Amino acid sequence: MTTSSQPHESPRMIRIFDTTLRDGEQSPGASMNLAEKLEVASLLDEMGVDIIEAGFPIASPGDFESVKKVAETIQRSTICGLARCSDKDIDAAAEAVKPAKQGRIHVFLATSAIHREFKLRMTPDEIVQRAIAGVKRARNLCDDIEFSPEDACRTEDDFLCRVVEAAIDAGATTINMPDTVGYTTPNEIFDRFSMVRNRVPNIDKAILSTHCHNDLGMAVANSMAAVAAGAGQIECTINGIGERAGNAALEEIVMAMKTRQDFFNCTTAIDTQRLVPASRLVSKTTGIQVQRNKAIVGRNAFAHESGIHQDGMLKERSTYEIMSPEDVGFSKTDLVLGKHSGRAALADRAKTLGFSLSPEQLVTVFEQFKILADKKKEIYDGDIIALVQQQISGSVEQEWALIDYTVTSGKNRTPVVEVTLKHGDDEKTQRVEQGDGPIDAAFWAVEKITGIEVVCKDFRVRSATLGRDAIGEVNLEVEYKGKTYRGIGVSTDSVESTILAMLNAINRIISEKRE
Ligand SMILES: CC(=O)SCCNC(=O)CCNC(=O)[C@H](O)C(C)(C)COP(=O)(O)OP(=O)(O)OC[C@H]1O[C@@H](n2cnc3c(N)ncnc32)[C@H](O)[C@@H]1OP(=O)(O)O
Ligand SMILES: CC(C)C(=O)C(=O)O
Repeated sequence: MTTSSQPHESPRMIRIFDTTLRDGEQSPGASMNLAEKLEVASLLDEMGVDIIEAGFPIASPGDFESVKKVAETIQRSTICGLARCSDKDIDAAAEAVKPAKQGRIHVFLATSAIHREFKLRMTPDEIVQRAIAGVKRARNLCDDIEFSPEDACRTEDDFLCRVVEAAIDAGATTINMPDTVGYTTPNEIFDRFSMVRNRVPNIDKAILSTHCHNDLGMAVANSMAAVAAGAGQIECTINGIGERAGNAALEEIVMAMKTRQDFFNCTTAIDTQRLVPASRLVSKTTGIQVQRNKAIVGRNAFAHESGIHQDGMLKERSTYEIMSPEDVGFSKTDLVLGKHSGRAALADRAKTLGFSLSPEQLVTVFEQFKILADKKKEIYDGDIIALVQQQISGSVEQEWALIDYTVTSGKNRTPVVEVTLKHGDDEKTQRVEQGDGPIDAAFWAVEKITGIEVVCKDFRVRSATLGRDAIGEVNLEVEYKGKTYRGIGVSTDSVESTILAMLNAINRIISEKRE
């Protein structure tokens, strides 16, 4: 397989035929009402889609109405309606697209042996006659006719060429060769399109189109291979929704051509900054969620969590990004802080949040960050603020440090806390205390071990971020010999936050005494 054009030629314009409102709507549960279809159609029109397949008018009165309404409303894109090779389908499609500035009827008839024999129960000759009759009828009602030999990618070469030639002679202006069941491969579809281009004598009178399904996850790759073999139109849907495993995803197709223009030498009229808004609108409208790691529009498509990647990104974005998030409609790259992140990303986030950490502070905050990251899936800005604030306010000598603690508590039990602290470099002291609650017991244990008894003047716990695994930040004020001292502690466990806040205040008292 080679690319469709030589690099020195100017890029070939590929038509984008969006079938979100027709094949996309065939995804179970994805039905859209008239208002929703109009909203999606308007966005597709604004984003530069060349042809909008708005529905299958014979399918229901509602489908007819929505194709008609889209045809009346949309001014720029061509509006297309689908029809079987039957008079009533074609007449309904013609009627529905009539109000459009540019209308198209899309007539289809299956050509593969399996479909001919078992579904349509027609001979090859009957298929050819039916296709000719259908295209002719449609062409008498509309100038722009697309014909699809359904299941083209499983159709015998000779018969496919025969049907395509007959459909063009009958008046088809676009020939779409669908991979209806997502069975083909990139090399195979390239060969099939090349074969049809080489063998069908009147092929230059029609635009070749590709319509790939994603049953084997190759819909986009197959579409691009068809383009490389000369297809001038791609049929696709927003977020790749569609029958079964879906269709080729519009956003992936468009960005493949934009990002690898050097390879494909093709371009489209799509305003790529509307890709994310379109993805969100279709997801909201159909209720089909976009997977996080979905190419181009997924939440993780421009998110980096690994320290090595984040460091590379901060030094030079192109190390790990082949497209810019702004180009597809995201506001920015997301450097997600988590257990795989490194110091570079942490320092960068702290700076964005207004903290300039010294190298020593960064070492300590990073240590605590890694401990927290082992406990929490994702670290939010609120967590970073709490960790940094604890470090800044806790930058007193660590006379007493927490080694371990356990809490026993229950509805009808007196809470008991066992605390183990380290004094200086090696001395470890343990104490078991009871209290009115675990926090009270922790206060007692710390006071007894350190020998510093304080009066608690203010005690506040707040959640630094949202979510059940949010870290709790304890801020307290204690009085010791007539003076007030502050302490701060953060942890996902509020008893630990309390002990840390107590130790922070007590270490201040000791350091002031020493001075
Ligand atoms: C590959 C694709 O995505 S094709 C589009 C698929 N989309 C849909 O089917 C959604 C909308 N469909 C519908 O609402 C209904 O199927 C309708 C209204 C079109 C037809 O409903 P019914 O008349 O009850 O037929 P039903 O759906 O049971 O069967 C389809 C009939 O169309 C025939 N048929 C299928 N494709 C074609 C075709 N391209 N040209 C002519 N006839 C066809 C079948 O052979 C079958 O005919 P039979 O009833 O004589 O055996
Ligand atoms: C109607 C045709 C184009 C289709 O949807 C298919 O073959 O998948």
